[in-house]
Amino acid sequence: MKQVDVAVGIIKRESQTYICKRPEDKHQGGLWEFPGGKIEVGESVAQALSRELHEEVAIRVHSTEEFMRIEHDYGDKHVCLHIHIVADFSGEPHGAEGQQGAWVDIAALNDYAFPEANVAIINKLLEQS
Ligand SMILES: Nc1nc2c([nH]c(=O)n2[C@@H]2O[C@H](COP(=O)(O)OP(=O)(O)OP(=O)(O)O)[C@@H](O)[C@H]2O)c(=O)[nH]1
Ligand SMILES: [Mg+2]
Repeated sequence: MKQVDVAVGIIKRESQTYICKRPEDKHQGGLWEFPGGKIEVGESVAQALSRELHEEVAIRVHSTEEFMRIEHDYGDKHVCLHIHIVADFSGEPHGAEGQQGAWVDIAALNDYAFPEANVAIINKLLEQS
């Protein structure tokens, strides 16, 4: 089975976070996500996150804070999500690959449909807010 390590960023400003909609043709397509992507060979989580957030939402990440790690088996794919909080960045996030994106209240995250692995992330964010 395919196994991937993924760097995921919770882009945070006050009580909000910036989320994107996954393209329909991708794994878990049509669902909302926290921006990020696969860690390439030789990259650290922080390096992969900076690269992915620049490609996907066009921000410059200055520093990040480890939040949690989640292993999840989707049946067709096993993912290990390395999730960091990104509160220190410059630029205004937008869907740089043409995808839909939005600043949403952390308290309202359960109103959006996310991949199954994200349940634990959202629960932890809600506990802390
Ligand atoms: N970015 C991101 N990926 C997630 C989240 N939750 C989750 O299960 N994933 C899974 O993590 C895997 C890799 O993420 P990705 O598709 O963003 O990878 P990528 O940007 O490198 O895409 P690419 O393969 O088109 O280059 C996907 O299988 C996706 O379903 C999430 O909140 N954000
Ligand atoms: Mg991605």
